[in-house]
Amino acid sequence: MTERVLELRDLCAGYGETVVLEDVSLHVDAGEALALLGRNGVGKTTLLTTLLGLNTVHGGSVRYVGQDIAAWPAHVRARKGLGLVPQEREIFPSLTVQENLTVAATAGTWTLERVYELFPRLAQRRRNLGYQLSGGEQQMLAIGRALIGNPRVLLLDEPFEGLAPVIVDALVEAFGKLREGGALSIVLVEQHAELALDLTERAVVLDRGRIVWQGASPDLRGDPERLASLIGLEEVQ
Ligand SMILES: Nc1ncnc2c1ncn2[C@@H]1O[C@H](COP(=O)(O)OP(=O)(O)OP(=O)(O)O)[C@@H](O)[C@H]1O
Repeated sequence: MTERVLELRDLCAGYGETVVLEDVSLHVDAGEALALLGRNGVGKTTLLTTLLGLNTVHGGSVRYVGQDIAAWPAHVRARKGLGLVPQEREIFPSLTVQENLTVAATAGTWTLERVYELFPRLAQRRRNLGYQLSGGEQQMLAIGRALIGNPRVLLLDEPFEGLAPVIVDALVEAFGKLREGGALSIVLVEQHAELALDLTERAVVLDRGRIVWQGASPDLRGDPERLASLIGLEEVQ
């Protein structure tokens, strides 16, 4: 039977008294990739940071590998396998590529060598400081840093944003390799809806903090009108 890695039931959450997410129910299975779509400001990042324990939960539950994690602080969630690649990348500018990776390393199948194998560009730039990297290299480093923490679930917040097409292609290739083992689950927040749908099995669309569509990614990919009405024409690539 497929293992349910994440399960959200009727989750209401936000910032202090401000409620952003309302009655969000979704799940992610082992090895599955889920696209989290929606217009700007609908609560996608808030959903990821709520999974990491950084926001106020007003109701509902989050289960991770079968356990209710409400009482788990953020560092425990990270240690237990919830790995975020933040939208701002947040790499250490004054540390080298290699230092950025080693500070995040934990025992597991993801090692420095494996990260360098996934992103040969990082191996070439291992002695460069964080601030010396291009946007694409920074994104590779942000992903590598999350992977070397050996996550069970990788939460990617708009990883392709602002990158040149050639870099997007390299990241898409890496995304495919990440999925080969079948062990890692992925939640992909992305403005490029069609690309996200191509890379995932299932999708959830949020609007003003609520789920307005949920189903198989190919179904939404094959229905441009529905996609446009859910996400907005300007975001459809
Ligand atoms: N730290 C915060 N304190 C209060 N409100 C916040 C905070 N961060 C975000 N919000 C609000 O929460 C709502 C959802 O924002 P969120 O960043 O989750 O949306 P998003 O779908 O990820 O958008 P984007 O695509 O622009 O990143 C917005 O109304 C935003 O203004």
